[in-house]
Amino acid sequence: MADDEIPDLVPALETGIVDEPKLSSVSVAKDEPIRKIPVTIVTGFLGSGKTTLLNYILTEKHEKKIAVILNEFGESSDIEKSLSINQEGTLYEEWLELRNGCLCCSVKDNGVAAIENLMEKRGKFDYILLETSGLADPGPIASMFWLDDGLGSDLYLDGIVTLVDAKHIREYMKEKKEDTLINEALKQIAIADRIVINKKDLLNDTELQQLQNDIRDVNALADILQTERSRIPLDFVLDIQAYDIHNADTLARQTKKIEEHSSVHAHSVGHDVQTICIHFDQQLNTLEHLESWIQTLLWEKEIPGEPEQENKDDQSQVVVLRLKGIVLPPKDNNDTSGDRKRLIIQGVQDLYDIQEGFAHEQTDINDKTSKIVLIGKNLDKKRLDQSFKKWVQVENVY
Ligand SMILES: Nc1nc2c(ncn2[C@@H]2O[C@H](COP(=O)(O)OP(=O)(O)OP(=O)(O)O)[C@@H](O)[C@H]2O)c(=O)[nH]1
Repeated sequence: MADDEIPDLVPALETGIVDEPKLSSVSVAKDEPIRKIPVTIVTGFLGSGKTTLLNYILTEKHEKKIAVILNEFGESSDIEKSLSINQEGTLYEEWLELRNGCLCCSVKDNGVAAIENLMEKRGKFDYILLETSGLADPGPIASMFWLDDGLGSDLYLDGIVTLVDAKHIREYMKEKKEDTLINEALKQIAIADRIVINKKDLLNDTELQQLQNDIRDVNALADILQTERSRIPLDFVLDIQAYDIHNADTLARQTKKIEEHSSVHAHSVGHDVQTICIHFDQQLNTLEHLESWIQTLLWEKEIPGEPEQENKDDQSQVVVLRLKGIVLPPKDNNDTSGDRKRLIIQGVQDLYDIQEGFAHEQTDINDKTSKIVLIGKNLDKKRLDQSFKKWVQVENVY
């Protein structure tokens, strides 16, 4: 579809209801809610078991229609990508036509449009799993789908699943590279919402537990599963809802996990990529200070309010790969929506979003602690606490 043929569906999608569909080939009944398709990004360093996982999902019998996009570089034309679809247990294959061989690079131009075009032809999928190449940084592709959702796409980013090879991941994590501040293996772990420690048959129980602790030091938010031959329950990769901005419950549960972890295992493992959590109990005076603190951290790559260092070298640069937060909103005297209202912060690389969300049944609404979780490099908890206290003007940051 040429750009000038793309219909203006944005206002309709914002409300989730199509009043008057403007695209003749999309038949959406009046008042039928638009069903958006979750995209899970499956990443993992070379040989971690991504293909084994995706083949397993493709051949399992289940009721959903799952499309799997494999990022293979084979003999076939580089401008086509194989897309395998498991529809209620039957497997068929399609081709995605891309201008650029690698889906990770071409998503920005036409990857999303190619998937949407295919769905017009083949009917909608229930889920899309998208494999990135073993050496890829999943950040840009995740940002792309996240951004695209905001622009009214049919697709939305559901979450990122990272597989690691139990036997080799430790050496990949330690690898120093000249051209990048954080190596890809660490980036893939840091940005993950779910982590699969695969090939568990190659380690003993103690080694596995140690590895899991080391991985948790990098990313204390993600759910972790140990597997053999990538055999995971399907719901570990589908319906993750990691970027669901209105769901305060998942975040509340995840931040609890961080506290549990740091109490038993708080040391860092020699690569400076880790998770830290800033807590405070006071209600914000204004949102502006919080926003400018986040922006300075993400965009200027420095700790807000600290004097600029002379001869600052790249190695000391602050890098945030993932940001999540659950914060009590500033007091609004006209607001009658009660105790369940929270501000939910989501960020990936230099994109972030703050929106109002609600805590549902599972969340303890008496817990008034606000939490901001940062995953990245050179995040000094003490300095960040100090900076936050001064800049955002809250007392008792811990
Ligand atoms: N021992 C052992 N081997 C496994 C396991 N899972 C997968 N393998 C093997 O590991 C190798 C790599 O698995 P793949 O699924 O191709 O890994 P990948 O992540 O797709 O690899 P790349 O395409 O190179 O990025 C294959 O030979 C698999 O048979 C496991 O749990 N244990």
